[in-house]
Amino acid sequence: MISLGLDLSTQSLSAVLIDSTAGKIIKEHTINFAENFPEFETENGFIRGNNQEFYSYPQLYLKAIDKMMFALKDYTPQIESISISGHQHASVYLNDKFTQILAEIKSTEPLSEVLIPCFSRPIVPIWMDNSTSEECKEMDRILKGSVSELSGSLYCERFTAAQIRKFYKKSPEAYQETQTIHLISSFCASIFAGKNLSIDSSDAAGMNLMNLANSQWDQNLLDACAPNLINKLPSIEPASTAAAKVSKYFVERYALSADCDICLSSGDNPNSLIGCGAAEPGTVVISMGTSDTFFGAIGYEMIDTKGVGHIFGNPAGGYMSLICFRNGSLSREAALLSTGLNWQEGEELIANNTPYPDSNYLPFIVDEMYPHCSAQLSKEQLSSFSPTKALVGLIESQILNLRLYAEKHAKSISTIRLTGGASNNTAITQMIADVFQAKVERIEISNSAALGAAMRAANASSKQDWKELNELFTGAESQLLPNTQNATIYDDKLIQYRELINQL
Ligand SMILES: Nc1ncnc2c1ncn2[C@@H]1O[C@H](COP(=O)(O)OP(=O)(O)O)[C@@H](O)[C@H]1O
Ligand SMILES: O=C(CO)[C@@H](O)[C@H](O)COP(=O)(O)O
Repeated sequence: MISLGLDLSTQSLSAVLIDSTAGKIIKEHTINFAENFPEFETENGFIRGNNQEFYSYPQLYLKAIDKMMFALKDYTPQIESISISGHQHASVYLNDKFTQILAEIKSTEPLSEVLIPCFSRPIVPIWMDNSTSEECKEMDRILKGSVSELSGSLYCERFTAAQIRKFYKKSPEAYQETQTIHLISSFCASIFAGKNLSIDSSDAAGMNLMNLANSQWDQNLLDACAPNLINKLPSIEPASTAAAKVSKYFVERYALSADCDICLSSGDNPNSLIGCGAAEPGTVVISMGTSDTFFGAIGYEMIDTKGVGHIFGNPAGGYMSLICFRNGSLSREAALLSTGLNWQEGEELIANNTPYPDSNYLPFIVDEMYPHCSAQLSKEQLSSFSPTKALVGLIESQILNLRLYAEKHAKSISTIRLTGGASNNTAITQMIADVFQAKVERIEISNSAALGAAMRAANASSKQDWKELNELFTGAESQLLPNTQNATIYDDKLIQYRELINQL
């Protein structure tokens, strides 16, 4: 079976096309938003608004999908199933024109223009948004602190409930006019199907609106958020659902087969769990994309996450736990920029200076969630550091921070799967192995979210089982072992780093 996984992430849209019968990755393609669509004037795919607001545009995503499908035209007639991965928590707000326009659209017209009248909110608030602390406090007061038992996470600024409540408070008329609120993942799947599709339960868990125990909307959580919300949200279904055939528009415009299945979409982290071959408890994943995340499958027992992290659904069944760090690749890029090096030279500098010979520092250029604190380091300060202090010091401090919080989640970490853009850097990969004193494995490609989406499409459409898909696609392509001579150095560094955190 030929399946397509698309990953709409913070900075880009990526495609991974797999042949799950032959066990081959046929094609990979990435479209970077800032480079390809300068007309939206984004910084790395997003816009920085006032007071910690971060957002993007639905039209940008639609343009990227159009460009991607034309880029894949040599392959489209063979594609039998499609699933999409979206950066988690981001929401799209649609009025009552959406379904009709989608059903009537002509294949000569670009979606990004025809759908403009459908958006009741012209922006998509994204996971980087940190502007909704007030809304989180309000909802928490209403629910008297029971949100994490119900939804699997404490109220979080970036989660969809806080974003919806803010929209309802600031723009009540536009909220009332909104007929459907999608996640970015379910919005994209609906576009391919030509009609509204459900939200999958693994991604819905990142909204603070779903009851984790029964995977359905929870009326108490909805009531705490905004009025009449139940009528605006699509239903929730399991991730493994082949939900519809592709729309006529996609058949005519991009030559997809009319028989191609559109499978429910999910979030980038649940998809990455699948794409990294970590759907069974045991192996943990570190993803170094725009955000850094640490996650792993936790079976079927919901663990009380009070104050520690989040529980999302595992698309292969059961749950996954996750912690997310706001200072990820963009902070590493800022450090690299201050040195004047490129990544190849930077990699050499890291390899030659691991362990970093000096004291670590708090590596937070933007406000951080773990620990919950404001930015501790400016780009000007970074520029005054030596290249080694700026780049190696920052990345090593980030990894110590990861270990500090990861150890609260996972008792013993012996194998880590590393993914995301920075996993292309072998010196960073080795540093992770040394700091954690664990084996670090990488799979064939660094975009595990798109691969996971393709594997989910194959599973939902043909019922090909996970064990077989894992054997075909998620074997370790490289394994880096920890340098055991660095074990005590990093144990000592962790003690010193914890002191810094305690002083915050
Ligand atoms: N060799 C490298 N070393 C370190 N970081 C890298 C390297 N190559 C790419 N990156 C980082 O990867 C990031 C993009 O990762 P990606 O997983 O595609 O992000 P996202 O999925 O969040 O859009 C870029 O911001 C870039 O800094
Ligand atoms: O907010 C979270 C997870 O809770 C982020 O991990 C987003 O899902 C964005 O992912 P990337 O674009 O960094 O991969």
